[in-house]
This record gives sequence, structure tokens and C-alpha cells, in this order.
Amino acid sequence: MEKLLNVSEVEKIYGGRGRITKALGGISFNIAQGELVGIMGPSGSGKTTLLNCISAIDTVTTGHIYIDGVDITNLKRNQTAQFRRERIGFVFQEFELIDTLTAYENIAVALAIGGRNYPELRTLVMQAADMVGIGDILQKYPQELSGGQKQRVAAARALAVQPSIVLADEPTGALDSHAAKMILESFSRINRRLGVTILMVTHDAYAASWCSRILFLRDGMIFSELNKGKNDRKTFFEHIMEVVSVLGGDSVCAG
Ligand SMILES: Nc1ncnc2c1ncn2[C@@H]1O[C@H](COP(=O)(O)OP(=O)(O)OP(=O)(O)O)[C@@H](O)[C@H]1O
Repeated sequence: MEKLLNVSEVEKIYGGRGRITKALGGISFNIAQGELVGIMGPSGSGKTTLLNCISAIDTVTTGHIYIDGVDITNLKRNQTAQFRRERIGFVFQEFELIDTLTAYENIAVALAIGGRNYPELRTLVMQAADMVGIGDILQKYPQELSGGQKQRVAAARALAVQPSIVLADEPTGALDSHAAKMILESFSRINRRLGVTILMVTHDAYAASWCSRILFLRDGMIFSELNKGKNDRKTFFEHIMEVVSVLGGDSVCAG
């Protein structure tokens, strides 16, 4: 499979003058086009830092990150903003929707900033909404939606720009188990049917069991890796729980 994301010897050091934290310790891995990959690890192991570096929200101290062959650690500030807007879809734990905009407008806003014309914008919004099954709630405002519906609006917003990769930070963290299952089913469907590459940080072994591969972080490095292979989800869940217990149980996993 084609390599979509290449993280190469990335170090991230915070602070200075005796107050140094090495959040990422020279981490390297690849993600192929069309993978659905989970990142798990104890609190403080570097998961959010890694996601922030991949999304160019934060800069690396050393090393390189390539997305679709573009070294995002070498982009100028305005190129970074454009790359992030056009090539990366984000889904956050707390949805991050704009309260004064309808679901439709929330999905459309990034496309409008990107300069899409109206018919194209409408088509992309409707396609994305269709993929996550929210065609009937597009005129509602966030406060009129359930948590699960809000997260599906957020997923549609991420997908509408047709990104190279979707980055999700604890996407089920604020949801009850039914809503979590619905968003995970959406991710899985989008991944299988459209081949969208998804990288998801999660503390939840159940959420992780929907992935095709899990990277386990400890102290800013990959401690272990699990492939779903031909296992069913229940067996994969059990394998995940085995690694979680070695890594430190509760601090890794809420599920
Ligand atoms: N802005 C910052 N300044 C200094 N240290 C930081 C900063 N952000 C993170 N760190 C440190 O870097 C390490 C990795 O933090 P990070 O937030 O990436 O961990 P995490 O695995 O996402 O944790 P959690 O599961 O608790 O969210 C921690 O030791 C943290 O204290």
C-alpha cells in the first residue's frame, strides 16, 4: 500500500533552562493510504503532542513528517495554514462546532474559506453529510443536537474538504456508548468504502478495536504495535486489553 504519512525520527522537547520535557523521543512510523490507525498510551506518553505535530499545530524539535510526500515540518507559515485547511480533517473530543451556525454552515465554513463556489460547496457538504447519516439535521443548530449528532457533524466537516488524512483526538471521549458506536461505525464505513485514512487517539479499548492497527506509545516512543489482521473485533479488543494491562491499565484505557 502507498505510504501516506511518514513520521521520521521526530523529537519534541518542551521548555528550556533546566525545565526540559522530552514529549517525543525520536519516534518513527508509517501509515499507508486507507489505514484506520489508533494511538493509545498512558497519560503523558505524547499522544496529543504527536497529533499536534502531525497536524502542524505544533512544530517538531528535530525530525520530519511527510504527508502525501510533503514535508510539513519545512512549510512556511502561510503554506502550513493552507495545507492544514485543505489536506487535514480534524475531529475533536468536544466537537468544536460554532454555536451560531447551523450544522450545514458548520460543515460548509472550511470550504467557503477555501474559496469553493456555491454549487461545488453544496455538493461537498451534502456528500459528507450523507456519509455520516446526518442529512436530516443540517438546518439545526449545535444546541439542538445530541452529542453523537454533533460529533457526526464534526466528522462531516472533516470529510467535506476531502482531506488526505483525518486526525481524531478522543472522538468518542464525550459520548455515551450508543453515540460512540455510531461515530465509530461512521469512521469504519468511510474508511472501508472511500479509503479515507484515519488516525485516532483514544483511551478507549472498545474504540481502538474498530481500528486496523494500534500504535502504543510510552515515554514518547512506540512501545508496541498490534495489527487486527483477520481477527474479529472482539478478539482484537482482547489483544488490545492485554497490551493495555502491560502498559499500565487504567492510565491507558477508559474502556
Ligand atoms: N506545552 C507544553 N509545555 C511543556 N510540557 C508539555 C507541553 N505539552 C505537553 N507537555 C508534556 O509533554 C508530555 C506529553 O504530553 P501529551 O499531552 O502529549 O501526552 P498525552 O499522551 O496526550 O497525555 P493525556 O493522555 O493525559 O492527554 C507530558 O509530560 C506533558 O507534561
